[in-house]
Amino acid sequence: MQAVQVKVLNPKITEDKAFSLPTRATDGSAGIDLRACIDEPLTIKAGATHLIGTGLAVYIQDPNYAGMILPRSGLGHKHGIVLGNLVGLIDADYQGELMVSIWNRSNEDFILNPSDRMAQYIVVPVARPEFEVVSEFSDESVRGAGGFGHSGRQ
Ligand SMILES: O=c1ccn([C@H]2C[C@H](O)[C@@H](COP(=O)(O)OP(=O)(O)OP(=O)(O)O)O2)c(=O)[nH]1
Ligand SMILES: [Mg+2]
Repeated sequence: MQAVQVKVLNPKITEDKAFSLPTRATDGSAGIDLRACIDEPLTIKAGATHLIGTGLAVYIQDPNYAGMILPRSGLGHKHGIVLGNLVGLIDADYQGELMVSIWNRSNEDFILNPSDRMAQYIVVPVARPEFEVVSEFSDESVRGAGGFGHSGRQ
């Protein structure tokens, strides 16, 4: 896969040692952590959602890949800090600032500090098949139109 181009939009990221370009916490980490590019601590009130910039533009370019923004499990499980859009899908042709919709789904206020690692980003392959309109599918699958728990719970 070709390199993903990253543009630093906010010089704070390279000038302020509290910040750094996104990194993987360990060599085996799938995600790179996205830092909150804010100047002051932000109180995210219980139930509130804020769109937070990363100060970065990430250009994938190859349309066979896309980016995804996902919550960090510790923030999500322990503090109720998840994404207002639940999952962020980043198009390969997107060249704007990578933004993170932070939703405080808990019943307690949460303070987001400058450079906090607020979410994580992965790049995934995307199959882009043509879509062929048909009157009947080529075969009848076992599942058919079953969904939403049709196979039961146990
Ligand atoms: O968490 C997110 C989700 C999206 N985006 C940016 C990148 C993405 O490529 C673009 C469009 O996202 P999406 O397709 O989900 O938004 P939309 O509501 O469909 O807007 P559009 O009409 O611009 O596609 O917004 C982010 O920066 N962060
Ligand atoms: Mg869209």
